Amino acid sequence: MLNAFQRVLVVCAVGAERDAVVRGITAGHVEVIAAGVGPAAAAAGTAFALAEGAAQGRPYELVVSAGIGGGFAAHGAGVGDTVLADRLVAADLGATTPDGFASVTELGFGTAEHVPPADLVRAAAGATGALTGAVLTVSTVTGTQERAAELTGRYPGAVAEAMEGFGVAEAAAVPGVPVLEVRTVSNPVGPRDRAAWRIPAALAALSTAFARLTADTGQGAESSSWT
Ligand SMILES: O=C(O)c1cccc(C(=O)CC[C@H]2O[C@@H](n3cnc4c(=O)[nH]cnc43)[C@H](O)[C@@H]2O)c1
Repeated sequence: MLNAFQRVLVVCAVGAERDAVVRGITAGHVEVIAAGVGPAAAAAGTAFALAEGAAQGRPYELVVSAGIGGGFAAHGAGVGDTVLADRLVAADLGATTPDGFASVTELGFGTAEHVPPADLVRAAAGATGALTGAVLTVSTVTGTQERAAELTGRYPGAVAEAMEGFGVAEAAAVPGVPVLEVRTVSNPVGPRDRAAWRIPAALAALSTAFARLTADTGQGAESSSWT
């Protein structure tokens, strides 16, 4: 389904994720960068790449935040699974109050989430077999059961957490470029157990997801209904 766009930017955090995406893609119009870990690095790298594309007179038409992530097992996202965001949510952008967490939206300072076009999410989920739901962007990886329970309590539809999606979406929103987020699950969200992260399996799943997203379905950019 990515073949429906003339030029696509995929933003990963680290080189291992970028290489896994590159191994999967079969189309020349999809470019992949590793912008660094966390929402600030992701936003800066995305903004720079989008500006470069526009300056070249070949603007990107779609941005995809991609990489490994933690899965909310209670919501069906197990290790090795692929998830696709129907909402990209900044889960720790706000304030703690005596009544609990208040997001920037509730505080009246902009937005704490971006919603990708529903038809794109459906098409990407159809191509990959991904589970869809909210993907949370956090600046601190969840490492306790209490924090995991707080997040699932606050975001009942959350399937995964990672550290970049919202930053990528913030940058893409400035020129109005649509965004997707694809994550493959390397670990469950919960008590910290770094030794249990299944990074090679998640990276292999990431390659598979991008092979499916860039497979030739006969729907080229000319016949796109999204562009
Ligand atoms: O050590 C390696 O070989 C390696 C290869 C690829 C990626 C990594 C990372 O550590 C990337 C950090 C990246 O992972 C995302 N992530 C993964 N699990 C979680 C999680 O449970 N909570 C939040 N973020 C997670 C995150 O987006 C980081 O950018 C290492």
